[in-house]
Amino acid sequence: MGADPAVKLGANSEVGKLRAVLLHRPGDELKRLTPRNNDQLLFDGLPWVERAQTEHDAFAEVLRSRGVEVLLLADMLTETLDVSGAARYQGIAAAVNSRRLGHALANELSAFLRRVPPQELATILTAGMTFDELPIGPSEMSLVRRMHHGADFVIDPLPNLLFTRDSSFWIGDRVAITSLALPARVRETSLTDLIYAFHPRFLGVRRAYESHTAPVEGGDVLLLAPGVVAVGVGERTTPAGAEALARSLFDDELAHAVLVVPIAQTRATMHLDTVCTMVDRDAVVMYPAVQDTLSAFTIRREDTGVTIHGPAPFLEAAAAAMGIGKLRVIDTGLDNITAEREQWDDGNNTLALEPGVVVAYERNVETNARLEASGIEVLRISGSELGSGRGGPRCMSCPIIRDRL
Ligand SMILES: NC(=O)NCCC[C@H](N)C(=O)O
Repeated sequence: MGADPAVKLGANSEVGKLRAVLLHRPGDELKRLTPRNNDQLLFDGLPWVERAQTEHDAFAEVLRSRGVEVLLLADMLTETLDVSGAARYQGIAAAVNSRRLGHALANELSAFLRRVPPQELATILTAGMTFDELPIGPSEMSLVRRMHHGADFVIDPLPNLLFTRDSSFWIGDRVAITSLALPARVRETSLTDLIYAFHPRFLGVRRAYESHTAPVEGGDVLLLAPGVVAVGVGERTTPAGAEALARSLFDDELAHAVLVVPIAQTRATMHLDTVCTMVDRDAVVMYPAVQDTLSAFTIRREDTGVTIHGPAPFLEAAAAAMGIGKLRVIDTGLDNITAEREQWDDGNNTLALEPGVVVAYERNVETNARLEASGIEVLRISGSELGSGRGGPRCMSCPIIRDRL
């Protein structure tokens, strides 16, 4: 894994030239989804896994073809577990729930997992394990084992690892391990934490938002400009999370202005990046239904202390904080029904590779056409299966290195 030491890890914008990114190729964890558990596991259907992998490979290839180094989470996790006994110990401890399993089975499972080779352990930590898959051992006669159905999970799968955006994000030269809101996703950060703590690629990297005091998810965090961050507050990130993040970014001098943006607490708008992403230094693509109603509180770090202003219209507050005359909205000009359909299919969830160049799902024909009419280059990928988890190119990527603006 040859890192160029001259290239600085981190990012200070949404659009600086992308050099390295963390993706997760969908794996066996998606094969755990059934019609009984998909709602709880935050998928709207059951993806055809092989096709999702093909679509994801094509996504990764588009990035590579534009000079982006693609790091895959499963490889990074395997390498981490290989080099560090402490990482193995911590990963296992986070996955084995003695409250659910009882001490005897939990101890037996932990002992088993400590003997499993790194790659297999990485698969178990991501795809989970069922009672049927437990090795033969003394617990076979235990009440816990006998009373569970063989298909019940001993370790829950993490199908939403696909959305690497949410479990960590970089700001300045630091990485923030987030604090995920919903039970189906909480354990994801135990894996990103391990990778950033123990993988040789990230030795010495400092952390942002270390307290993890309240829920903050990466899909809610937009780096509008150097020192200016927008944080969505809705179904996932809470007001307390936004406030704690703002204070922490100020203390670490990673930001001087944080815009806190209320968004509807619905599945369709679970994160700020489902309704708005940046496509150029001074331009966003935005769901038309919220264009005129989105507002923001602006928290500023001043010499005299922290001040809170607003709420004010989001676009005005953002332009003021960014120090530009106007934040352009690419006018998708869509009728309500098309706009709603394309928002649901992540039409507004683009990943910028550099100013004016984005990756987008091909199915959002109208939104993409309007982006191109406004001079944005759109690299289309297919997302028929990937999209069933409700996330687009931005959700499925965690930029690790962007050229600084
Ligand atoms: N940033 C994003 O909007 N990520 C998409 C997350 C989708 C996932 N199924 C979830 O509900 O958390």
